[in-house]
Amino acid sequence: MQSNEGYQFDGGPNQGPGQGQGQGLPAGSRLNQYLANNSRQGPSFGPGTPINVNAPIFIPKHQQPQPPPPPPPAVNQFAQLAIHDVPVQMIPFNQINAGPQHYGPPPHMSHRPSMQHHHPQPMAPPPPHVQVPYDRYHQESRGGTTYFYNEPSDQPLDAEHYHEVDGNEGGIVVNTSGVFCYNAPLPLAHMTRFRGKPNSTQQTQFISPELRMELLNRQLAFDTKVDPNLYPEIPQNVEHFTNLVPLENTGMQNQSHSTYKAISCRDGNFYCLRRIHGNRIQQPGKQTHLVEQWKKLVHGNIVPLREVLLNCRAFEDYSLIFAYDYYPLAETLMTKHFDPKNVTNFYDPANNFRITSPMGVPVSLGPSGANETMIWSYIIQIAAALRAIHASGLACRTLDLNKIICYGNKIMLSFCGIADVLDPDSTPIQQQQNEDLNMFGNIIVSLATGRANAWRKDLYPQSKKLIDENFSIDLRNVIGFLHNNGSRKTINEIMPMIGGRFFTVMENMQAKTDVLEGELSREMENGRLLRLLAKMNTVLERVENGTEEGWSETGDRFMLKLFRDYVFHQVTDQGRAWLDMAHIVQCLNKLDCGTLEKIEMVARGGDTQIIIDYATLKKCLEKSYRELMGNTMMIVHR
Ligand SMILES: Nc1ncnc2c1ncn2[C@@H]1O[C@H](COP(=O)(O)OP(=O)(O)OP(=O)(O)O)[C@@H](O)[C@H]1O
Repeated sequence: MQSNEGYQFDGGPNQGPGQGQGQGLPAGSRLNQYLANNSRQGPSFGPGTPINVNAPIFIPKHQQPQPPPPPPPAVNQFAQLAIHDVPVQMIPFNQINAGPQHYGPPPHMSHRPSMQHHHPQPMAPPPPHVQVPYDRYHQESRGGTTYFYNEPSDQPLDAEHYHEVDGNEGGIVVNTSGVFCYNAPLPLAHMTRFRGKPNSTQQTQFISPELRMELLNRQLAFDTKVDPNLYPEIPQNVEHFTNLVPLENTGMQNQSHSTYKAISCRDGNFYCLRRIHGNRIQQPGKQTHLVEQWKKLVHGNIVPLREVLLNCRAFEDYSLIFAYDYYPLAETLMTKHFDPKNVTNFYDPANNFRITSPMGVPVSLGPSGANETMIWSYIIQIAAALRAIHASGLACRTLDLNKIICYGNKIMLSFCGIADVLDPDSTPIQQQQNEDLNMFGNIIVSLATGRANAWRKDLYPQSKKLIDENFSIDLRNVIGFLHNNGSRKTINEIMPMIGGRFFTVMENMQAKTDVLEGELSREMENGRLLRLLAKMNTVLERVENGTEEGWSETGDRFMLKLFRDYVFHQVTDQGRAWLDMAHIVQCLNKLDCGTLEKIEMVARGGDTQIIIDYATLKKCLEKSYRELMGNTMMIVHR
């Protein structure tokens, strides 16, 4: 082996008289006593303790006996994947009642992850050997080296410290006969494995299952494509938009409009295209003069308008096409509350393929409508959107249950600006804004009564009676104000009526932001470690690197190889694999940071022991990777 700066060679335990068991340990030290009476199971990271690294030896692929080919992957219909099948015990993400206190700093930001983050819940009888949690280790620093050890204890280990080692996480490949293809680890198996204990605030170090399901389903929604044979009427391209997928039933007789998901070749982003069939624009300047203003309007409760295509011939007519940002699996208020059977999002009868949002659980309203808290949350969000629109000198003009979409916890006004192009300058803006407020009142009446058309003149007295009986005076005042045509009114006037409820909604949103930030930082950490793992595996055990034979077995790579065993291939004194996710995460974190902490690594033959710090190991990795890159073509994916 080549000598390298920063490596210390340790002659091993029992180095001469007075030295105790470990290097430089005073005779009276607790660690020394422990090493002398070592009778515990499990690993030790200090000197003097034989680290029984007994990993299988790597044999280059070309020298290995060829294993039998793997069994063919499970091929299922997409529907069988049951991706929309949220287990009943899962709480929808929007109902997680977790304040920020449950989502503190991610566990592996500190280098001592607490046990609660990596113990899968026991699902089977405990395995014969148990692992001692870090918290039970004593820690002693000697000459800059931190040793962890545990003193034998008579206390039985809690059941929660048993590990269920289930190596078979499973995976699934789904190839439907039509157009949808999905290849990923089976989400439910993954979730079962890492789900925390029920009724506990414990978190795993992975993304929460509910959020994972939601994001996964959204990803699937992004990835859907249609089979051109099944939808011949859908063009392949509409100017720079391609991959059109209908978001509602198409192909009906006398349809005046339709909606599609599409991807833009210009920027690679997804868009929601609203097509107005057979609408030739005769006076472009006059009809589209408000489009630029709509494009500039940025608000969290308004779906942004990005582009308008005039007289588009892709559908073999003169279509008017509005491109909005696309929100996967968004559903309208109408679908969510009044037509829950119709929660299609994506459904392809040819393949029995269906994706729905697990968070967008349909809430069908009872005879007395939605509960008041939900209605106030909607009022606040719609009022916020209208406030921004009216302040820009515009009017929404299409405020109804079909044009408000729910996306996660928030609602957004969709398809804004279309009326201004179809019917420009029909009435003064003040009147249009007043009409917005009227329509806003209608929506509240529909939600409060549980009937989509309850605001109609003939049904209104009955609806009013129901609202008077079931809702607060504040809500009745808001409806009365919005429906009052006698006076000039502005959206700002409902602010005092909303009052303190505003803070409740704001606090809920803040709490959700905190949850998402917690998840994001966790994922960020995972991404960092993934890059590290990618580098390590690129460098390690290479058969060749240019002309340098034996490159992977010498110098820095040798150190990294020992480190790999130290991280991943620990075994107990009985030679059984010792699996501890926290140990792995902790070691990788320290490597990434390049800490000065030292570890002792032992070669597989047991003849070489090396004490090395993480900073040196990090340099080894960086240097080896750079060397490799110097000889390699790199393909960088975004
Ligand atoms: N920005 C968006 N991103 C993703 N999906 C959207 C967006 N805007 C609207 N949608 C979806 O497009 C579909 C519109 O179809 P839907 O038939 O419900 O509305 P509509 O055509 O306005 O109704 P109607 O035909 O009764 O007037 C809905 O499923 C809605 O969730």
